[in-house]
Amino acid sequence: MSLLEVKNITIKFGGLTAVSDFSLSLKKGEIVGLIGPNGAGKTTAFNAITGIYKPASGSVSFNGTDITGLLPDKITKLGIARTFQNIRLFSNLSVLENVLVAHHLRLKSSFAAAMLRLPGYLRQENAMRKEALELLESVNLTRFINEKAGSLPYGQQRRLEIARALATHPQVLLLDEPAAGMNPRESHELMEFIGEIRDKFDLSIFMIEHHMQVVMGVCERILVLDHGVTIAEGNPAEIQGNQKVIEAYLGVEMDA
Ligand SMILES: Nc1ncnc2c1ncn2[C@@H]1O[C@H](COP(=O)(O)OP(=O)(O)OP(=O)(O)O)[C@@H](O)[C@H]1O
Repeated sequence: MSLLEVKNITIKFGGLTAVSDFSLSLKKGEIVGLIGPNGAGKTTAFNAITGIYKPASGSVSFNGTDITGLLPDKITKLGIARTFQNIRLFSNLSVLENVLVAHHLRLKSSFAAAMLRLPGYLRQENAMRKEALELLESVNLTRFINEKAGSLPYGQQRRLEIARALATHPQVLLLDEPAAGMNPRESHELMEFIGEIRDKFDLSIFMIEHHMQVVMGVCERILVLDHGVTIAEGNPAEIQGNQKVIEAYLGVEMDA
């Protein structure tokens, strides 16, 4: 059974149909890629899955439950986490604090209990700190925990953003262009990292990526959007040899 099932969603902005009749079936443990030229509708599809936009038609279900149109924080709590195209870290907070912020999403204490620092709240806070430290260790960021997030090398900032998403305990992780701006060494490390976290955290991953080496290297299946329409779906070899895909990318640098 698929974990995340997107059925025929269409998203419109006024007269523009940004995504038309988009479907996806993501199974447990799969890594699926979403590619397409600039403006094809990839981020819009992500935004509909994560509750930022409500589709004009179609549905999104997760673990068999209809989640279409739920608010983003509700969707995150159910188990779908994401990263963004532009890194969204609190650059003046430390690496550890950035992860703790995400953990606080799951704190059950009231505001009053937090203000009064009641024992129940302190217990939860200590447990979260321990968990955050373990998470940072498992993604190899321990040596940076006290550094300001904004001072990390670019590749490590991306890794931290992913760690922060993992702190919400997702079953599905959506990555929006994780290799953007990375140098060749960083993108190679990212490829290994994505496979590692899938195994370590028992994840299913759906990722948008322009960097073809990364997409072809880590994704088992790839969907291709062009002008909001899915023009192809297949394994990396099938996508690379697909005539419609080659035409959609004509004049576009595929190996960004
Ligand atoms: N909030 C919005 N309001 C109006 N139009 C939008 C909005 N968001 C996206 N669009 C339009 O929808 C289309 C799809 O945009 P989207 O950002 O989803 O493409 P993309 O495939 O993610 O592109 P890129 O690879 O450049 O990030 C584009 O024509 C874009 O201008």
